[in-house]
Amino acid sequence: MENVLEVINLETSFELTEGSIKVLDNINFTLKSNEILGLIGESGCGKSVTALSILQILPRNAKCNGKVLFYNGKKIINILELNSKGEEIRQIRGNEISMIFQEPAASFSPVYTIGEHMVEAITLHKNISEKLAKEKALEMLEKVKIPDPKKIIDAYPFELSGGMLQRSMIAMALLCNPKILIADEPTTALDVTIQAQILYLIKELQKEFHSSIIFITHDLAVISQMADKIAVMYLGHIVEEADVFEMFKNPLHPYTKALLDSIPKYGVRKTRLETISGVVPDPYNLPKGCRFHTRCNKFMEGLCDVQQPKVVEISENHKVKCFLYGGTNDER
Ligand SMILES: Nc1ncnc2c1ncn2[C@@H]1O[C@H](COP(=O)(O)OP(=O)(O)OP(=O)(O)O)[C@@H](O)[C@H]1O
Repeated sequence: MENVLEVINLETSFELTEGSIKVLDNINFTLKSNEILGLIGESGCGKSVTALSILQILPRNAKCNGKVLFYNGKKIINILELNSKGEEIRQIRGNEISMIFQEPAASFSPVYTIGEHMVEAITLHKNISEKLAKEKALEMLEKVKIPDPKKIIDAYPFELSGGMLQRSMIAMALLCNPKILIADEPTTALDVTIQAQILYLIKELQKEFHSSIIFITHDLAVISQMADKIAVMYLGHIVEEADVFEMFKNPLHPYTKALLDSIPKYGVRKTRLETISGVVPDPYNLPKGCRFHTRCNKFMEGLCDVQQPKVVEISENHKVKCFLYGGTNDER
């Protein structure tokens, strides 16, 4: 499988009156065609900022370094080098790379109908008539299994339930048949039954449209059903990356193990689920050495609190950033 996206040494910081905070540090991963990459980690670890950095839709006080390479046929484009308001990035956003958000209501303006939003999304990128765009929009609403799409196309966002609005947003994101879809917690705001339907729909559509997906969630159960490959984030670092089966069968990083121990397992009766001790440190005051050492049950004094571990390649499909597996002598 060929690469569609390659993130190399991505660093994102925010300039604040108190100073600069680096919320992403040395982020590296690749996304291959037809692949679903799951980005997981607790709240605040940098999942959303990673997505926003890829599309360059960060607030003004943000600064990115590194490379985000988008493989567009024979052309390789470093998105970070494009003018964030220029024509080239606008042709990528919504057309080649689309995003769906946790709160669909925030993506729709209350004064336009679902159809008007969709027609605009198509005609912005494709040179087709409004009539044809409306036909495409209707077709897409059918594909996301919206009941009575002919009625919904003329409805206003506030007339739709959360699940229907999320389906409409997925339809809008897929209108231009993007190479990459970034889904940031797309089902968190929905109840469990609707959540399951939406996840199933995303997977079905991915097979039909051959899109690659970056799927962001803090929910391990969701990611186990969705992803081919998982990257675990902790405080702005990727601490472990592996194929989904490998990650669940053989988690290596103490943080990943702790995350997995905190979810119920089929057939295993436990009166209490494990929790991860301590709290996530303040990004303004990051711990020295490995960022997880303050909560780690395998903490090695004089090493983990002094040096940053390097990423160790355990096998072709498994990498971990932890001293338990080597990773010393990093000069940073
Ligand atoms: N505009 C901003 N200005 C300053 N700091 C920010 C800004 N946006 C995000 N951050 C900080 O960046 C860090 C990463 O945030 P991010 O939203 O990516 O986390 P997340 O893993 O997606 O969490 P969640 O699951 O809660 O959405 C956090 O410490 C957050 O406070």
